[in-house]
Amino acid sequence: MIIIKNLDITYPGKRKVKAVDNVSLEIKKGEIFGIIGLSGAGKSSLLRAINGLVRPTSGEVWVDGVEITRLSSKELLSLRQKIGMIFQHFNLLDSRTVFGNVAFPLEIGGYPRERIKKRVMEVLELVGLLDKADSYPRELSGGQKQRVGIARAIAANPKILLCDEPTSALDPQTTGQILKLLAEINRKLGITIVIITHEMRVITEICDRVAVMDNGRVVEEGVVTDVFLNPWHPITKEFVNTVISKELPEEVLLQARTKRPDREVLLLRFAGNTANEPVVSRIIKETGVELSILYGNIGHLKDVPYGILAVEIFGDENKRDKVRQILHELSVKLEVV
Ligand SMILES: Nc1ncnc2c1ncn2[C@@H]1O[C@H](COP(=O)(O)OP(=O)(O)OP(=O)(O)O)[C@@H](O)[C@H]1O
Repeated sequence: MIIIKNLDITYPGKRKVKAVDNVSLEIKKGEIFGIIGLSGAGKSSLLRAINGLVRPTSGEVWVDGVEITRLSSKELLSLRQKIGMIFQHFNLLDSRTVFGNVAFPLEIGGYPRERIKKRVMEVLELVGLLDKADSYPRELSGGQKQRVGIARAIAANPKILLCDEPTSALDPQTTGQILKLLAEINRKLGITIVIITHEMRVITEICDRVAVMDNGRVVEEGVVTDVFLNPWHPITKEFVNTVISKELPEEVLLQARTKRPDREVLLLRFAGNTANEPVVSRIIKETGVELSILYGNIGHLKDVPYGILAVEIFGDENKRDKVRQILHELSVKLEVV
């Protein structure tokens, strides 16, 4: 759906800034693709290159089979009908009602009046704001404003929805509701969603794949579970630590440091189906080791369960080798603490 090849974006000026540095990415039809990075990493510039709001210095951007960096301004305007966008600060028109805001892109697109009315009501229902059609933005909460932003962005049936930090101005509870709504829109309408953020929660709750940006470059990319269960770049590790802390509590570390020949402390990392398997009971039954759980942290990456478990096992070398073998068979990642 979106292919980015060797993209460079350098802003001119006394001190030139290379905001995007040789980025190549492929975003598939129907997926939710997250781009995470610290402030200044180049996320906004990259996102805006997808709908031509920022012109790259070099490289290519293909959207639905069209190379957009070669399009004229007029052609770009018509391409933007296929691409909706929502913003951190909503960017609503204060002088228009909710209805008027959502109708705006349809009016520009030259839709007939009756069709506009029908479509606006449809999308307002989808985002749960039918009763606010006649309200003004100043009368709405942040979450409601973002719902209007979403309704406006999808009104013209775009194939792609670009989201620029859509939850950064919202409280945690409202963030959850907006993320659910975005996931629902992706599922029901099949719209491809690209979302930039500095919040890990956005990635873990709704994204299928993720790219991590640092200093203009994509430093790590892949399926969310793969990237976040095995991060290798320091920036990715930092982000991951904010939600899946591998930092073990001090008392667990103390216990692990007390050496005994018949005992070791293992840190197990599960993902996907193995998180549902009765790993612990299988180990005890099949190896005869004694096992106690010292620490556990179980959660979800989108719909995939993951877990981290620190366990203490007692048994001779043979039994402990067997434990490793079983864990290997179950694709459970293992570290000796
Ligand atoms: N229009 C511009 N002119 C000059 N420099 C710019 C412009 N837009 C962005 N930059 C610079 O490009 C770099 C990347 O900015 P960008 O906004 O793309 O990053 P970001 O990851 O989205 O950061 P943030 O989350 O803070 O917006 C920064 O150093 C920024 O100062």
